[in-house]
Amino acid sequence: MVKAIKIDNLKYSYDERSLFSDFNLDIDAGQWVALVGHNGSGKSTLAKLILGLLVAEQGDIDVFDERLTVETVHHVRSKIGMVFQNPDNQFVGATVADDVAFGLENIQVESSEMPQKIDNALTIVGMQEFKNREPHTLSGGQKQRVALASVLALQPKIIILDEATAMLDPDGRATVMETLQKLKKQFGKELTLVTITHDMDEATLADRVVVINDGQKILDGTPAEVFSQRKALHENGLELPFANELAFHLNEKPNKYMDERELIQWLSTLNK
Ligand SMILES: Nc1ncnc2c1ncn2[C@@H]1O[C@H](COP(=O)(O)OP(=O)(O)OP(=O)(O)O)[C@@H](O)[C@H]1O
Repeated sequence: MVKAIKIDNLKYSYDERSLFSDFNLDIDAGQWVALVGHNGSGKSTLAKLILGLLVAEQGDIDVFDERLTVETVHHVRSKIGMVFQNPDNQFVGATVADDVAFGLENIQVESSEMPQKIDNALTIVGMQEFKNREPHTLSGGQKQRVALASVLALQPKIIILDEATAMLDPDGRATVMETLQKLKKQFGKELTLVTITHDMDEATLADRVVVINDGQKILDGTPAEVFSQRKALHENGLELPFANELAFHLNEKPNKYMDERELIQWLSTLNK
């Protein structure tokens, strides 16, 4: 199995404070991995280490069999697209199309090939009809889909989304997650997705969920495996996805008929 990302024996500290020590993680090509953990657990640091924005004190990071070093960092980075949390910090172009063009210009794509590449990328994320719009006139979810298009145009093998839906309203979140599901279908093994998130409902969409805390891997498995570990998740400050939490409580539901009012009252006591 081809490994998109292989992390061996990683060690990293911020000012004497050890965050990762002997951390290992392999991600198969084409896999969608949700990296979850509460605030400060080390998720964004891990993304920065993979991108070579931070340098590990010890250990190896390989991206599609290429070892990350000072010499290879630019080449390794070209295989990875990043989408960040704040949709407003990601635009450089005056229009949506200019924005997608910017990255293509940076990698010296011929200007004659540009319109087709821009249209393709925007079509994949369902934003083609907005190509002449000014980015600030878009909703949060639309902005994040444009950010995804800008990344996709560069044909990365891996896309890392760091809390890319955290600032969006529920509709925006839903459209971004639908877009990711569509990408997964369309690109299959050609695209590896890493979604860094607090949102457990989003994590259920991934192929695999890796829970980290204090730089340690706490749980690692399919969503069904990880979300059956309610106690371990709670101990690490995390909740179950809503549907799993509800199923857990329904199992424990008082074994009696409830009318609608009683049911609503009982539901409102969950998670308290
Ligand atoms: N530049 C830095 N200097 C010192 N400590 C840092 C720095 N950046 C992050 N940290 C600390 O490292 C730990 C991990 O931070 P990181 O941002 O990787 O966590 P995270 O899981 O992504 O958190 P969040 O979900 O809040 O974004 C935190 O305790 C944080 O305070």
